[in-house]
Amino acid sequence: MEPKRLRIGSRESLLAVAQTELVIRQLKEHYPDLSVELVTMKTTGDKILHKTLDKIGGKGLFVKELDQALLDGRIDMAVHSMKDLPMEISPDLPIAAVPKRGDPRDVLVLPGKEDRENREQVIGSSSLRRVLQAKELFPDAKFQSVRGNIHTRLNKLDQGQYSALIMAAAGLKRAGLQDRISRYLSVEEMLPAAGQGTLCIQVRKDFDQSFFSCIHDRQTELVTLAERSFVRTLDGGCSSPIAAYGTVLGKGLCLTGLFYDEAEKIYRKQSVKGSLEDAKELGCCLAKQMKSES
Ligand SMILES: NCc1[nH]cc(CCC(=O)O)c1CC(=O)O
Repeated sequence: MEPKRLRIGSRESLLAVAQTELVIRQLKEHYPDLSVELVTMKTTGDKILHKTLDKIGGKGLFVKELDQALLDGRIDMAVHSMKDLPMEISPDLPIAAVPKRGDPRDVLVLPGKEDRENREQVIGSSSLRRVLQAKELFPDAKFQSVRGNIHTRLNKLDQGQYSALIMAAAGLKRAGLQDRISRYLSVEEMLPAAGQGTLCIQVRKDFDQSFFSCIHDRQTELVTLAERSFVRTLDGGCSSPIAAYGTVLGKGLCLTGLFYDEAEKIYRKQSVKGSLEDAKELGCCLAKQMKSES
């Protein structure tokens, strides 16, 4: 039976709400009579802003409060950035749908008013994955952590605390800030985080998931599965930089994985091709192969 009314949970940041509204618009195209209530909340990751994410530790910093709201029945579904979802997902809170992926790339954002003072280059990013790869692209730059939601980070940039930021293209575009993108970094230059640019819908296990088949994209689901199984197989904790990016070629899947070899102090990057239907095994095999060679 189709629900007539849905309570939809989201983080309260402007980006999260914009992403949730995108999903709501897609759902309403298929269910014009659907009525929705948006329920926003702060997550642990939104509350603790003075530490970098790897120092706060724990998994699912941006989803825990929404998980609880789902379990308590305060919301019927939650919209998340796939990138923020922990690798292990409770069978009680399955992913009901994965809409078609948006832009997976990272981008460089420069201050609104270019100041001409000849200062040293300080690039802001809290992601070791980004810093590690950006060091090769910008060998003379220094890197500094930056936390907070998109608008907070852009304010810090415009106030002169950084000479550039590295951010996700999808986030800027969905927040209506695509004008701020100064330069796209190709996926070859900067391998994205697993699931970057992809959203997902989480429900309680008693929810009829076929309700969401109208906004589900099977290819994105399989690519996500490959990327996340690569990360899960290698994962020694979220603080170590890992990246994975898959693309579909016909019935095939090309997956590139990257991880940081702590002992050698270098990162390793490798690609495999396989069948799209073997997405999960492909991610797992690539991870094992790279680990055994390191
Ligand atoms: N880490 C926070 C986060 N989680 C999802 C996005 C953007 C949207 C996406 O990548 O899917 C962002 C912002 C960013 O990394 O700049």
